[in-house]
Amino acid sequence: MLMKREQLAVYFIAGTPNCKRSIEETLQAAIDGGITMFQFREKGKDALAGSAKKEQAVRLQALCREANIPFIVNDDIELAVEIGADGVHIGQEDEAASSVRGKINGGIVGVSVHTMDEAKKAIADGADYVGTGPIYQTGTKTDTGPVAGTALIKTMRAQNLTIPIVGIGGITIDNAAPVIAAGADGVSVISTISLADDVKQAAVELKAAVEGSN
Ligand SMILES: Cc1ncsc1CCOP(=O)(O)O
Ligand SMILES: C=C1C=NC(C)=NC1=N
Ligand SMILES: [Mg+2]
Repeated sequence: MLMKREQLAVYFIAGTPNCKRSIEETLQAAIDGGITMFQFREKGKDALAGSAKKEQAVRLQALCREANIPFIVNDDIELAVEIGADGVHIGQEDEAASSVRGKINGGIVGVSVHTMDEAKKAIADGADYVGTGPIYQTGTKTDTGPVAGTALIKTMRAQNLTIPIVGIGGITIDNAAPVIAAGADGVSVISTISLADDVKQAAVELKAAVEGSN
């Protein structure tokens, strides 16, 4: 699936452990609120595995297909290929983007980067976008590097690297604008949407914050 940078604008990420209600209800409400891309990131305590994880992925993929937004699988390249996901997101510890590209015939490849070197390697490997952070303090992922702020985003743009960038980590409706102002094409969130009392409204407001700052 060819990716346009605008699709990164409001990039919701979730797995079953991140959701207060059913992940299907949460994703559908987020879609109704205008998210532009979804990543299934099934990690942590009580995360699904095996056939349960695959069946969950297929149900969420159907909701994204209905809404015509990309369905991305985190880490699990085999699952992504098996179900024909629209792409994968990989970290530095996962397989290199160059070899992943060959496996997902035309799918989107996103890579987590924390340094300019990692960013340049991801670009050389043909990544479609990079995710960088944690921009702010986050409690959702416990093994992140130190809070990075928007420095790397700014440096990448200062060096005229034009690859689509999404910021991630502790992003809320109130602090999303600086991430876009720094040069990111969008924001990626878990808890601001997944833990909201009104999931749809949270997505609506996050989208407004991102679009208002463009
Ligand atoms: C997956 C990931 N990578 C860096 S921070 C993070 C967690 C983001 O979760 P939240 O949006 O709730 O801070
Ligand atoms: C760690 C990550 C960084 N960025 C994105 C978009 N997804 C991730 N899972
Ligand atoms: Mg990973």
